[in-house]
Amino acid sequence: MVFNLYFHPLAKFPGPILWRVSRIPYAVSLLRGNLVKDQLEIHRKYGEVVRLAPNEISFTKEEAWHDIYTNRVGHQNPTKDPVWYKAPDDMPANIVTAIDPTLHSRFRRLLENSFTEGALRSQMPLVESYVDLLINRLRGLPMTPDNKIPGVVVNFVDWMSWYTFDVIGQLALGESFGCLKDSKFHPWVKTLNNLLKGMVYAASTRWYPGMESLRFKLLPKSVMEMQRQHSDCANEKINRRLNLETSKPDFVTPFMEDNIDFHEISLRETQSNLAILIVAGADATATALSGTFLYLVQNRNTLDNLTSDIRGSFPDEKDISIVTTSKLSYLNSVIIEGLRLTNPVPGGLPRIVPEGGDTYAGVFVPAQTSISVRPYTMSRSEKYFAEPDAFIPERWLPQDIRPAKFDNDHFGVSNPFSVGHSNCIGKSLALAEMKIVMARIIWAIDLHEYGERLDWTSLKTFMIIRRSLSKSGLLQGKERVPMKISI
Ligand code: HEM
Repeated sequence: MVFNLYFHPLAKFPGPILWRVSRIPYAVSLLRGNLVKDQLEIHRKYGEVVRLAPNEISFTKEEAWHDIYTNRVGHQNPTKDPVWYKAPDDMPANIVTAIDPTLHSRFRRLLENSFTEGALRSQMPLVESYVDLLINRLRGLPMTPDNKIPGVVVNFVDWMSWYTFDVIGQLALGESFGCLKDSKFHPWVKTLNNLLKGMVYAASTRWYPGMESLRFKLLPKSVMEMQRQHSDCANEKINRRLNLETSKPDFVTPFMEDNIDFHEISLRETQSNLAILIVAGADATATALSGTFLYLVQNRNTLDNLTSDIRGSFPDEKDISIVTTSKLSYLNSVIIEGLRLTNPVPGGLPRIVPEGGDTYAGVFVPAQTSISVRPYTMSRSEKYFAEPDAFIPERWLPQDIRPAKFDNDHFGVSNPFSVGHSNCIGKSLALAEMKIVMARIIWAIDLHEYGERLDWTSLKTFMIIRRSLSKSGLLQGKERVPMKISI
């Protein structure tokens, strides 16, 4: 402890004493789901570069995005922190968990074929078909008795998850999970939520040598069995898709074009990479959609403006498509503002400083230190955004129509898809999925907040945000379907 406080190479960095001497306060905060809020408080108190654990430095300086995550001439890139990036034990590495840069580029180069503009164009009809299904299912729901407005009560977050999991399931595995059709979660999707939480527990044991193997010994057999069934189910679906001799417009066709007979990436690596696309893609998009809808119903004027813009732009529902919604600048601003406040990956993307140490945002950091920027803290900082906690899409409008008070906002600080060589490969797809589903829902359905008001910032955050969302409401009107939401 004395060493960590006074003689450690990071001793000069400020931070709370207990966090500087031991990893325990950090781990406890993480396991309680409070880490992003604690990071925010610590940065507010100790400044823009703080020590959050004996070997971890946290940045909220804008330049740190560039310095940590992009290629810099004359610098070695920091690598992903192995505490956080580790494939489940029965799986080989994939694009997300690969720490070795050569392996990562090999996966990324092949997967990029599935996310080109052309690939996205060919995937659009499939995405749109699930939006049709979603709207039809919502419209067909039986009315729930209600004292004030007739309508239907639904859990809106479930519906957003069913939509994104069905879409990504179809694209990555060749078949949807049937969530929208059956109005319920497929067991695979349910298990995934438990596994994600399990990954946080697993990460927290890696800070202590010996703890990880102890964890395996202590883990109930039922949990191990659940993990095995989860991988088996994904692999079975992937194998079925790989055996189909079709050129379906999904992720698999372009990916396999350069990987005939698995000469670039083995079958097991292919399975691992396709399965991670579901984990990486579906939950994040559902979180961003749920959060943005929540802010919309809690900001009536914004929702009304967006509704008249969408309904005014499309007299006929059939004209709403991924291509036509890409031109709606107000919808675009709503989505970017939603992502700023409900960023599904809010806690940071840890990297390890290479041999010899390096300078990030003007600060020298010794080798082997874990470093990150903190998206949640930065997005809610008055230094970077006027009224940082308020949902105001107008701040993202072009300068000539943007209210002057947002002229000094630092727009480059909000990077929900990260930046650089490991940024989100599915960014364009995620934005397309969000635009089309939001436009179609808002065109067809009147949305209202329902039940007790929920504060998004009160949700627990593990690696991802935990949306333990209670009942929500959908109320059916005469021509349109008014929706009440309680998340
Ligand atoms: C709103 C939705 C989404 C958000 C906010 C988001 C955010 C992110 C972020 C922050 C990263 C960087 C992770 C890191 O460095 O550890 C990332 C990486 C990644 N995302 Fe997304 N994502 C979204 C949707 C998607 C979708 C739809 C897909 C694909 C189906 C996807 C696939 C990936 C993959 C494969 C990576 C790893 C890229 C690499 O390491 O080269 N994401 N995403």
